[in-house]
Amino acid sequence: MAVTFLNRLSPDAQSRWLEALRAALPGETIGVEPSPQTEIAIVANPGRGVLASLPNLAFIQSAWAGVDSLLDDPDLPRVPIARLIDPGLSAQMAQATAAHVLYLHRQVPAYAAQQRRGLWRQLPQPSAAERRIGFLGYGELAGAAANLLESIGFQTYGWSRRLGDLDTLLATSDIIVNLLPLTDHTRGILSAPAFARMKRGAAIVNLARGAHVVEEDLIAALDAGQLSHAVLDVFEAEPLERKHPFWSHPQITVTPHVAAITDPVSASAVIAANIARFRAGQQVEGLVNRKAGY
Ligand SMILES: NC(=O)C1=CN([C@@H]2O[C@H](COP(=O)(O)OP(=O)(O)OC[C@H]3O[C@@H](n4cnc5c(N)ncnc54)[C@H](OP(=O)(O)O)[C@@H]3O)[C@@H](O)[C@H]2O)C=CC1
Ligand SMILES: O=C(O)C(=O)CO
Repeated sequence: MAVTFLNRLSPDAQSRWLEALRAALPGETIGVEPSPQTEIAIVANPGRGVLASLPNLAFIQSAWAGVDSLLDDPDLPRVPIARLIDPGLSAQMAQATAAHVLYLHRQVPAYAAQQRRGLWRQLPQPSAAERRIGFLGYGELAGAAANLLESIGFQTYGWSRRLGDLDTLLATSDIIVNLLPLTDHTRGILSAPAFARMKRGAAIVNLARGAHVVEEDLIAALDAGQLSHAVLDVFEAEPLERKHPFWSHPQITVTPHVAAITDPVSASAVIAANIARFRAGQQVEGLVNRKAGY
């Protein structure tokens, strides 16, 4: 019985993944074509319906942390699914979050606007300890990001299904970082009612999924001054279309879904350990709760 890496990556990216997976799983036969021999599927955008065509499929391991598009497949077989929990990915997300929070905290967008006008003006600078960073979602990635921000001196506040209070987070945070999974409960959470509950002049950093944000509501909140800035790494439709208003909005910073990019080498080590757990009949790490949607 085989392991199959089902993906729609470029040939180069697929080769890098196969090399890393084969090095991490020397005892397994790993191919890329769906086959009746496939018992374990490692998936990176497998394409709808492909998993349903595998009669002996017993376990799906996602190469991504977010499984929203995988769970969207109406024919997804009812086998255990694990999402990726990779310390390398968490470290990258912590760095990206710190970069964006420091960019906002140190008022780089305001100084960039001043530079465009040739304006030399020093703005009052609050200390990190005076800034509260609120995390929507407080899982693997947000936890790592919050630890790094606390080490710099920021106050942090997390909201998850198990802890924190959304109203408190919205009303008291200066910068709100979204690291929720995209589910039926979280889709559109960053919309007009949430923006209205935020502190006037708060900023948002969306590093999770584009569909968490209601795009027109965001533009309206920025234009009205309710929000000061939005850093957006993810979009409802990716790549972001050339004519999209986000590209040219002066209070929006766009990055092309790069906050944390799965590294095939570190991910393969994690995936190999999970496959060993599955083969030993043990609970896999990152088991997806389909009902909760993540
Ligand atoms: N931009 C990028 O490059 C990348 C983006 N991502 C995105 O980051 C997301 C988060 O990843 P990760 O940290 O690993 O995920 P986790 O599953 O570890 O964390 C998710 C967190 O969200 C909370 N949550 C889920 N549903 C709700 C809800 N309805 N209400 C309140 N809280 C909720 C969970 O609560 P609880 O703790 O109570 O379960 C948990 O704290 C991914 O789903 C993906 O979309 C991931 C990688 C790269
Ligand atoms: O792992 C994920 O969910 C990603 O978004 C990778 O970029």
